[in-house]
Amino acid sequence: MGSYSHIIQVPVIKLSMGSDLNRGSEGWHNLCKRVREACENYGCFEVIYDKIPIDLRTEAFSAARQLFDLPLDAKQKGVNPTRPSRGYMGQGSLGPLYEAFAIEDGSNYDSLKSFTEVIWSDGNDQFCQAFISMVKLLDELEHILELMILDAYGLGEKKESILECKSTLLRLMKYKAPPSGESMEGLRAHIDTGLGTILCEDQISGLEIETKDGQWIKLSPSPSSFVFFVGDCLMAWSNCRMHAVKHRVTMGGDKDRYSFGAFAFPVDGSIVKAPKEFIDEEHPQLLREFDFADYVKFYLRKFEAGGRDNRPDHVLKIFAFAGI
Ligand SMILES: O=C(O)CCC(=O)C(=O)O
Ligand SMILES: [Fe+2]
Repeated sequence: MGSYSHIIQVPVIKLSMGSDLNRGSEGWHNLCKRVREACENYGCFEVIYDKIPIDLRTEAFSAARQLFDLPLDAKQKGVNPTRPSRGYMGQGSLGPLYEAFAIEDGSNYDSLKSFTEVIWSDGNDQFCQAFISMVKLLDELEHILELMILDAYGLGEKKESILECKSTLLRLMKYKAPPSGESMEGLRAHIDTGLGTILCEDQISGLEIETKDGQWIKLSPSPSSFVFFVGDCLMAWSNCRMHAVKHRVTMGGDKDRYSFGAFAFPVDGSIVKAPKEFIDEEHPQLLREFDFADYVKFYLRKFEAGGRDNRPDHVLKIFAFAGI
C-alpha cells in the first residue's frame, strides 16, 4: 500500500465566530493565507468551524446509522438505475466494505424529503431535520472558504463566486470493519471531481492522502473537525496553483466507519475556466476551459469501459480530458 509517514500532518485551520471572520480584517487575511497555502501544498486541510455544534453531528450520524441499518431491500429502493453514482450504491459496487447514498441538492429540504419518501414511504422527518441543518451549515462553511480562496489570490474584488452555479451533493458512507480485522481497502484512491468537498467522520479514522512527494499519510481529524479537499474543478479554476489531492479510505480494527460529505459540484452547463489573473509567463495555461457536463460524460465513459478494477488513473483524468 506504499510507504507511510507518521510525521507529516495536514494543516488544522480554526474558524471561530468573531472578528477573524470579518472579511477584510487582519485575522481574515491571515486565515486566507493559511487556506491558500494548505490548498496549494496539501490539497486539503482540517477545518474547525465552531458554528456547527457537536450535537448536530451526533444527530446526523444517528440518522445515518438508522438509514444504513435498514434491510437491504429498503435501501435498494434508493438505487438510481439511470445514474448509478446517485442514490444507493452498495454493496460491493465500489468495494466489499463500502456502501453509500448520494442525494443531489442536499441543502434543499424538498430533495431530502423526496429521498426519505423513497426509502421509508412515510418519509423521515428526523433525518431531514438533521441533514438540512447540517448541509446548510456546510454550504455556509464552503462559501466562507471560497471567499477566503478568492481573497487569498486578490480576486475578491472582482468575483463573488468561483462558479456562479453550483449545487451540493450530500453523500453518506458506511465502511464495514474488515472481516479479518486486518487493514483493507475501504475506498479506492481517487481525486474528487467537483470543486471542493467537506467531509465529516464519526470518530473512526481511515482517511489517507498522498502527499506531493508520494507518501501516504493517515488523517486523524479531531471529533469537532471537518476535512476540506480541493477537487478537480477548483484545481482547474486556479490553473493548477491549487492541488487536487489523491485520497482513499483504509479500514482496520473491528468498528464500522460512518462518514458524510458535502460535495460542491458545478451544475451541468457550467464552464470551468481559469481567470486570466492566474495565467502569465511563469504560469502558462495548463488546462483548456471545459463544460463540466462534458467532463462528467468523459470520465463516466472511461469508468464504464474500465470496470471497477480497471478504472483510468483518477489522478490524470482531468489532464487526460482538458490538458493542453
Ligand atoms: O468516507 C470518507 O471519509 C471519504 C469519502 C470520499 O473520499 C469520497 O466519497 O469522495
Ligand atoms: Fe473523495
